Amino acid sequence: MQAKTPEQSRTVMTDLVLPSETNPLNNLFGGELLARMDRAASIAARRHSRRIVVTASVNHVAFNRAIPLGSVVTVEAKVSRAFKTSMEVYIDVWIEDRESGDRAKANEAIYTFVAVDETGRPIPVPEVSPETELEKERFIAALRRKQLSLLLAGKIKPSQASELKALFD
Ligand SMILES: CC(=O)SCCNC(=O)CCNC(=O)[C@H](O)C(C)(C)COP(=O)(O)OP(=O)(O)OC[C@H]1O[C@@H](n2cnc3c(N)ncnc32)[C@H](O)[C@@H]1OP(=O)(O)O
Repeated sequence: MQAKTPEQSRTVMTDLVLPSETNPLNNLFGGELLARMDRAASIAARRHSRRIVVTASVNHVAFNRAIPLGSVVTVEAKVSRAFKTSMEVYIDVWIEDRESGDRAKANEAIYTFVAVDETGRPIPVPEVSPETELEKERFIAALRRKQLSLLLAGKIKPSQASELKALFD
C-alpha cells in the first residue's frame, strides 16, 4: 500500500453555533463539539484508508476557549500517523472573527480510528508520510500517545510502553 500525506486526508467542516447547541452560558455545548470533531475525523480516516472506519478512542480533548453562540466554527482533521490498522487523527478547531475574518485557535483533539472490513474486523491501512514540520512533530509524538492510550485502556502493560518510559530516562 502506498503511503499518503496528511494533506490527502485533510477534512474541513465549517458551521455556525445555533441556540439549540449551546449551554446555559450561551457557549457551544461540549458534546456538540465532540460530535463535530468525530464526524470530521471519521471522514479524514476514511479518506486515508478508503475503508469503513470506527472510533476506537478519544485520546485527548482540550476545551481551551469557549465558543459563543453565533460563532463560525471550523473543524480541520488530518490523519497524523497510521499504524497497522489504526490511525491517529489530529483535529484543530478555529473560530472566525466576524469583522476581520481572522481565525483564532479555540480547541484541539486527538482521536484514534480503526479501519475494519464488512464484519467489523480490523484491516491494514496505508502509512502516513508527513511533509511539514508540524506534521512531522505530530507523527513522531503519535507513537507515545498510542502507547499511553493503550496503557490507560489496560491493553498493554507499563513495561511495553517503551516510548513513554523513554520520556523519564
Ligand atoms: C465512526 C463511529 O463513531 S463508530 C462508533 C463508535 N465506535 C465503535 O463502535 C467501535 C467499537 N469497537 C470496536 O469495534 C473494536 O474495539 C475496534 C475495532 C476499535 C478494535 O478492535 P480490537 O479487537 O480491539 O482489535 P485490536 O486489538 O486488533 O486493535 C486494532 C487496532 O486498534 C488499536 N486500538 C485498540 N484500542 C485502542 C485504544 N484504546 N487506543 C488506541 N488504539 C487502540 C490497536 O492498537 C490496534 O492498532 P494497530 O493495528 O494499528 O496496531
